[in-house]
Amino acid sequence: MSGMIKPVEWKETYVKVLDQTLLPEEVKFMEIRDAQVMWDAIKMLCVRGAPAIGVGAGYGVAIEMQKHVKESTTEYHKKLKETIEYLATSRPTAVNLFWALDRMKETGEKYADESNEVCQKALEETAINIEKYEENACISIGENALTLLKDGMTLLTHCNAGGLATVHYGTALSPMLLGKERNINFKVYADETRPLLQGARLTAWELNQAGVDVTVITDNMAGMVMKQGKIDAVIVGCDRVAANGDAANKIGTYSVAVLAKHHNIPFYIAGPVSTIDMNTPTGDDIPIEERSAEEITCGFGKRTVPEGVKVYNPAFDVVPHELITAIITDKGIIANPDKEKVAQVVNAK
Ligand SMILES: CSC[C@H]1O[C@H](OP(=O)(O)O)[C@H](O)[C@@H]1O
Repeated sequence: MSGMIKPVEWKETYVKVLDQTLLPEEVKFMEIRDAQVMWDAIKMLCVRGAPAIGVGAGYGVAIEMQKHVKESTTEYHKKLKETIEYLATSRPTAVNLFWALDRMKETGEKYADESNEVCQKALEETAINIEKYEENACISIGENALTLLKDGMTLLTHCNAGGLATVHYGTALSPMLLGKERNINFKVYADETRPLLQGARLTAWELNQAGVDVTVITDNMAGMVMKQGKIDAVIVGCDRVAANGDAANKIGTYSVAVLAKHHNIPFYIAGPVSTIDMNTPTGDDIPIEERSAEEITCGFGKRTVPEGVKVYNPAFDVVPHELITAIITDKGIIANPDKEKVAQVVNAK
């Protein structure tokens, strides 16, 4: 899909980042030249979505380290360690952030005895390869999803797991976008996804741009459209899948999964294996980001909650693996996921 806007792009002397907080009204890019601005961009969801966060963090390390190439090797590697640790504090839930930073750390260790210039080139190549992996993973996820989703189906999705959350086609949206190119057409209901409205602002924008039939509904309408028999399948993204198949995704996903179970509607999680964290045993062990009350009390500048009233704003919830029909990854489909089945796909050569 050549016309697709890249959310994060390496430009050699800066990182070009689409500021997703301004969509759908404004398409505006940031030129990021240091780790601090990349940290802010990730924290503020200018760049967001598990794979895109990992790609952004990788490039954030690479662009920051350009400033330190002329320093001593000791200083260069001290700065590299500090930069990686700093970017790791931007958001806690999406495991791709840590997966990407670990790749950068490994490269730094591998080239510790080389010149700073050689190490810098290797860091930039590692970050570029992270992007290439995530791009290819999205295409594979789309291909695998299209073995389950048939032309003419009506799908429901939550939040945004499209090209804006990854590098290209996305994960949950990949079958819709890839399908469109192959004349396999879906009708999509997109939950607006409070409080930051990634579904209304981003999924609707992406799918509409691609000519996919999309209808925005409020989050509390998901049950009704299922009860009306409108939905053939649910497909959503993920931010971290635990070793037993429990999946963390945007807040509200658990409710959708329970509703889908009640209505006997297949519920698919789509994500690359870089989002599966074998070091996190179950969903109870996934750190859930809590975000500022203002996202709810003054969403998009309009106060809707009285001053002084308490607010709870977890950014994610966890779908237990028992509610997941299949996890669609780039390395294969994990039907009725459990610890053994997840390990089988993750460890497959
Ligand atoms: C392809 S990962 C998409 C995933 O990330 C989103 O979270 P956020 O917008 O806070 O970065 C949401 O959970 C999506 O499903």
